[in-house]
Amino acid sequence: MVSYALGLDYGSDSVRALLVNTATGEEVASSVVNYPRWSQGLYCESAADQFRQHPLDYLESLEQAVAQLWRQAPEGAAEAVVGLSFDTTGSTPVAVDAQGVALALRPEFADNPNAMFVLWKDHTAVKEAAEFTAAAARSEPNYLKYEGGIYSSEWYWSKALHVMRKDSAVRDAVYMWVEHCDWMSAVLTGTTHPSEFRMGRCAAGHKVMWHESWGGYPPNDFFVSVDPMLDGLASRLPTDTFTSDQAVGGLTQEWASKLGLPVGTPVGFSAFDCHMGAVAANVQPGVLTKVMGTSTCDITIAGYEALSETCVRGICGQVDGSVIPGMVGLEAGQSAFGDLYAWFKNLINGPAKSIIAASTALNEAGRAALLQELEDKTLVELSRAASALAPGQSGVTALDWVNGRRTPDADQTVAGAIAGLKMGSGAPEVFRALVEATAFGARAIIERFRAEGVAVDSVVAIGGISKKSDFVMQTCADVWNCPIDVLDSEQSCALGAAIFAAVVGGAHADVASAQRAMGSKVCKTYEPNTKAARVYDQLYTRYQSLGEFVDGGQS
Ligand SMILES: Nc1ncnc2c1ncn2[C@@H]1O[C@H](COP(=O)(O)OP(=O)(O)O)[C@@H](O)[C@H]1O
Ligand SMILES: O=C(CO)[C@H](O)[C@H](O)COP(=O)(O)O
Repeated sequence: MVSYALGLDYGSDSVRALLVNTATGEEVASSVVNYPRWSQGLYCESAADQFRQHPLDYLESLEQAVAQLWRQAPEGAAEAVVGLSFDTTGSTPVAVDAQGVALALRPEFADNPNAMFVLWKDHTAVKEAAEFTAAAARSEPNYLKYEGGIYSSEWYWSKALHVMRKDSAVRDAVYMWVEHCDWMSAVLTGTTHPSEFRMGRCAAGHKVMWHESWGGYPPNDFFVSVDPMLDGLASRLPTDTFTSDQAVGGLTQEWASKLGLPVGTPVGFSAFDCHMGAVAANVQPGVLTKVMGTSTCDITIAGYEALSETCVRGICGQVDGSVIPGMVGLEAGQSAFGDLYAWFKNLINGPAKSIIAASTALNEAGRAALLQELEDKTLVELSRAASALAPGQSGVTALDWVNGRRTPDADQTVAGAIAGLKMGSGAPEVFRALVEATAFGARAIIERFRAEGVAVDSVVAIGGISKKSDFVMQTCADVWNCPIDVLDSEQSCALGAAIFAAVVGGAHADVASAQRAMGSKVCKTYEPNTKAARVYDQLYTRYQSLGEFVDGGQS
């Protein structure tokens, strides 16, 4: 009898639902719903790096996405769903009260951004991150040794402390902080109450300083040494964590009826988007899986023996079972990838958009159509023009750090830069330099892995940009001097979640057999151009020099 697994992927802007045949991997239905409050820009202040998401955005869009799914799915599909699993962005934590209720769901906090999820790209907690890094460096053991040695403002404890320092009402009401991925599984299984709440391995290990060797989280003294405000918080978190091949529990009556699924449908422990995406991409030792979109998230895995005692410096951590149970998952990434292109698009289009919006030369429909064309076609046109230039022709060099640097060596205070501008440097020349900068930033990650003894022999790309831009992908192949396979699935992270859901629901005995049946195939390969690769070896040293100039030699 046919059975299905449901993968639910929470991205930065929207939730995607994907229904997958557990035997064949066929993606039988999918839907995407944007977060309504987030789409209106509510609760965010981009100039202050503040990005918050309301829990209702997640819950309402989930109901809508699943309802849309059933409109496309085969008759009776809902009854044939064996399990469901989530992946989400991260670190995206929220404050919950002693009853396990996310604070923004209480009327008195309904409009308070500090009571909402602090999205991964919120960089308000730079100061706090530095305090955790300093405290860990003073500790024995260094509690960041499995998280790259540097704590990031994108991560759980920095965000928790920052919000508690800023907002006494939240500080007084918070009982513990919960990652978005863990919250989703808990809500659907009715286990949000702290006495029942359980956490997945992925978020805990990569962002919350969980490690088996120190019995869970660092001791209370460590947190109090950073700020007495943290007293007792870590000890409220459950000590054990669970890999995503295990079930948190079954769907509650309430959520079964909201989602149109049978009561008790198994719900898996959740993980971050890129980790589940890597599973859909059949990640293996020596293969780096890159989710290339607004940002990048880079994932590989290693066996315990191969990694041995190595603690890879400056990455987002190495965690036993964060990707595949029984292997160590390693994570790195760039805080801005496509976002750098979007920044440039907005920069060059800004004045023209204001002029068009106020122009009387066109009627309202004409103005709207032209504005939409600018939005849709600018990156395509820039790519066309930039691809006609030869590597190194323009003399322009750029850095990709407009949103800070996630890895190697997290530092959200560093900034982007463009050097070598001349009167003849037009938009295509600058755009090409920006695309090269994102490829160079990615190369720095690959080189860090290799320098630390983690093999990167080939790259598999997933995410929007891997499908949207031949120009970006070819530039990356040339800069990295290695082939890049692009995965067929349009929804790799959701597919990864569905693979876990199939295991949790018993359709497959383990992740490896689910991957064999359901994993996505390669649809395209970009081969490096050796001549361009040689030029890029030289240009990469210019990128490094510019980086040293900007961040004082730490890169
Ligand atoms: N033609 C293009 N060339 C290069 N980048 C593009 C193009 N079109 C869109 N992008 C970039 O793709 C990014 C969105 O990627 P996507 O994977 O769809 O989203 P997300 O990362 O939110 O999942 C944006 O940052 C945008 O700048
Ligand atoms: O840091 C992460 C995982 O550790 C984020 O989840 C990820 O970068 C989200 O990015 P995007 O919106 O580009 O999918």
